[in-house]
Amino acid sequence: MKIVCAETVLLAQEAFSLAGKTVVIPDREITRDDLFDADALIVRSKTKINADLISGTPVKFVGTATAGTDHIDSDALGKRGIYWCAAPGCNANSVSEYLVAALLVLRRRHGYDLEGKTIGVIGCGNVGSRVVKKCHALGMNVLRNDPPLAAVSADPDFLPLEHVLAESDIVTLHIPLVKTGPWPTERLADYLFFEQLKPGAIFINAARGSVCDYDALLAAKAGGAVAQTVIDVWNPEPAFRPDVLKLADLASPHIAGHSYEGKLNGTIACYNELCNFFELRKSWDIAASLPQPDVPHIEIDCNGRSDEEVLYEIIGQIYDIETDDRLIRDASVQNEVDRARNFDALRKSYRTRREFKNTELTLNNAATALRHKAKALGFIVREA
Ligand SMILES: NC(=O)c1ccc[n+]([C@@H]2O[C@H](COP(=O)([O-])OP(=O)(O)OC[C@H]3O[C@@H](n4cnc5c(N)ncnc54)[C@H](O)[C@@H]3O)[C@@H](O)[C@H]2O)c1
Ligand SMILES: O=C(O)[C@H](O)[C@H](O)COP(=O)(O)O
Repeated sequence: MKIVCAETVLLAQEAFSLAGKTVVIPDREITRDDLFDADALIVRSKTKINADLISGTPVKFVGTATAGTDHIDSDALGKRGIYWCAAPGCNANSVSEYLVAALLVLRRRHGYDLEGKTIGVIGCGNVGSRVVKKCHALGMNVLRNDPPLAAVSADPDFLPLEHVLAESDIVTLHIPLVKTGPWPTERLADYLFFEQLKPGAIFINAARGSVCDYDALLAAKAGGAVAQTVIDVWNPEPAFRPDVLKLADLASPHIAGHSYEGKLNGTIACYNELCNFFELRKSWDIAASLPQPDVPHIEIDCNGRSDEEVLYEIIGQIYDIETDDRLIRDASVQNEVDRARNFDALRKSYRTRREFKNTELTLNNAATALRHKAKALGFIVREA
């Protein structure tokens, strides 16, 4: 069996060479010619899977090691009887940790408390539901909007979008890019969306660039309707817009889901599906692929400090989101081709970022509430 893998699939050789001959190719350079004798194709989001790429090839299985699937033309695969799978939820915890890190940095820069603020979560699936939990843990009021989920659940707490926008101090998007059907999300954040926002709100997009009309966001920022923004996803990518970068308080090159675990979970999901599909024995020793965390333990004196200040300091040591912000600003050169190349290069060379669960905390002089918060955010907390 031959498996073609995109270069950014984490541990592609370690996993897939156990199943067959594995050829690794840069994500944007995979062509139909590369697939002339391939049985399976494993990608992430940069490889567009469409009729041009797969027609006339013997590919029977396509896996994407990502949560988002908008780069896959499922009709084109379906018509050719090609099985495909994604990795739902693989990086949901990573994105929720990105969001917590971003909120704690904004809070510090602008001098407010997160506790008591209202956050509107648009899209409450794998990512959004984790964001809801972490924001509750931080003492925030959480308003949820998810019409597709509301339609099938008995939960009365899902609210209409306009209600959430009018009441929230912070609005964060965790929706897929959907172009058709009853609940399309393309340009969901348009001029009307920003008009409906509570004036001076904070806007966060770590979903997909195309769910936001960035011209509308620029206008909302200029008019004061939006006070602060966090932007991880761009339209277009990889040639991100420097004017949008300038307006962002925190920016990053589409890496919210790029914790080590987030990427590894994506590979694991594809590996398992591939083995099931081709009826192969699973022999990958995944535990052996996990590196030791850089920061296994943090001891901190909490005496006389607010919970949010302590959490800011802890999280800054594990995931310094301001480094991502600095790197994308350095990458924002005038020439569009170079800017796009820089964006891809930042993502490809992304540092190993481990999730909070790998760090044990010793919280000296901490109140019980802070211990609970730290646990709910995912840390291991050493007993007092
Ligand atoms: N920035 C990153 O690195 C990163 C990482 C992971 C996922 N993502 C993006 O975030 C999206 C969400 O990820 P997920 O894992 O939570 O997906 P998911 O499918 O688990 O959840 C998406 C939720 O959005 C809801 N939804 C759909 N249309 C909606 C609408 N019009 N209004 C409100 N809610 C709507 C769905 O009902 C679902 O509950 C992905 O599709 C992907 O595009 C980005
Ligand atoms: O949809 C997803 O899972 C994320 O957006 C993911 O982080 C995309 O990452 P990429 O495949 O571009 O590395």
